[in-house]
Amino acid sequence: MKVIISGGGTGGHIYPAIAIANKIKEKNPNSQILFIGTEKGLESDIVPKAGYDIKTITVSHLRRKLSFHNVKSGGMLLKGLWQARKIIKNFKPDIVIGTGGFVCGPVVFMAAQMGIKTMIHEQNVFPGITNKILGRYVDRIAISFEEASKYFKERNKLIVTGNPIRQEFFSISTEVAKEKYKSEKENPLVLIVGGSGGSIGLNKTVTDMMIKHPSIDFEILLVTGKKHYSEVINNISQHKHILKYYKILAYIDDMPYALKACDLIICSAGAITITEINAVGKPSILIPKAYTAENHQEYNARALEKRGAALVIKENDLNADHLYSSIQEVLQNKETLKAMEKASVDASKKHATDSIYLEILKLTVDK
Ligand SMILES: CC(=O)N[C@H]1[C@@H](OP(=O)(O)OP(=O)(O)OC[C@H]2O[C@@H](n3ccc(=O)[nH]c3=O)[C@H](O)[C@@H]2O)O[C@H](CO)[C@@H](O)[C@@H]1O
Repeated sequence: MKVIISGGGTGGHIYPAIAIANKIKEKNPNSQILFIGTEKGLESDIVPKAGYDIKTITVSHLRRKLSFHNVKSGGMLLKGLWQARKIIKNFKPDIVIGTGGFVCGPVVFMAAQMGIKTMIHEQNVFPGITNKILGRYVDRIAISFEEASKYFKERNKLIVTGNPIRQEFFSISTEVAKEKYKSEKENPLVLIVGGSGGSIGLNKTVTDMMIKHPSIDFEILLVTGKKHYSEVINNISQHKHILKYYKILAYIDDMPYALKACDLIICSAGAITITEINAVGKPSILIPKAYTAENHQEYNARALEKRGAALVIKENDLNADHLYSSIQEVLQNKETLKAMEKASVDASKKHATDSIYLEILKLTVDK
């Protein structure tokens, strides 16, 4: 089987693509898989590390108002379509799969025009603009939440699969994970991460908390996002002694281990991170990013809060004292902690990758 997978920009579109690719390889070791992304997107770093080939094309997003940027974007879109066509023609895939982000627009659209089987996967309750448009042209629309179905007119193409995540989230043991990310004093480990790109607001709040509470009875691992790392390090340069309790990293490549090792995770409310949190059954404090399309992160976060698996803090209410007291509230009350862990496990959907693989088989066998 020959498969092209395209999705990019942020980890939330790339890691599901890798999870799908890994499943195809597991079931079908002779399959050939090619990724298409952009050079600027995180995919050009993450995909080769996961062991897959990637080709890049040029894309840009269209803005709602007519502007010079829009004219330029239109030109880039045409270029991207042409580049996508060339790659697809040479590779001759049996199926092309899009997992969201602007890059999969020209790739999946072009594949559909060339008569190749196509499928998209949407991670969120509120679909992204690219997927909403592509829904008209593809053969199958895999969604993660039943609620997303109302945003697609093409009812007969829909299938609810859940979010595909890397197999390691289900398979690695807590002992092995803790060996990698163990806390020096056996204190509880709190992982803080603002999605694949990091969060300026969350980084600032944690930095303020570090300075206000330099010695704590838990340990913090703050993942700043690659773009923001040096700023965070500069901001605490006068307070280096606090690094005894606070570790700071720019990015984590082995997130399954870090998530499995921690006792509590504080993060933005991207759909893939949430799926991963549930897979490892951890309690969380979710801080939805306020500017996301249709405010979809708050919706993700509230769904988990309703189940009792998470506390939610809105970005506007976030400050060092609030964050510190919320961490204490969860960690110091063992019953709360246990109840949140159980609710998190109960929210987990384990079969998304298998369901997507089945759909791929159906589409390619029908060919
Ligand atoms: C700002 C924004 O619009 N973000 C969206 C985006 O990106 P975003 O990348 O922020 O989304 P997610 O939080 O869902 O996923 C992040 C992914 O990156 C991984 N990771 C993160 C940090 C790190 O150091 N190492 C690492 O491996 C996580 O394990 C996860 O697999 O796509 C998601 C899925 O469509 C959406 O729900 C998010 O709302």
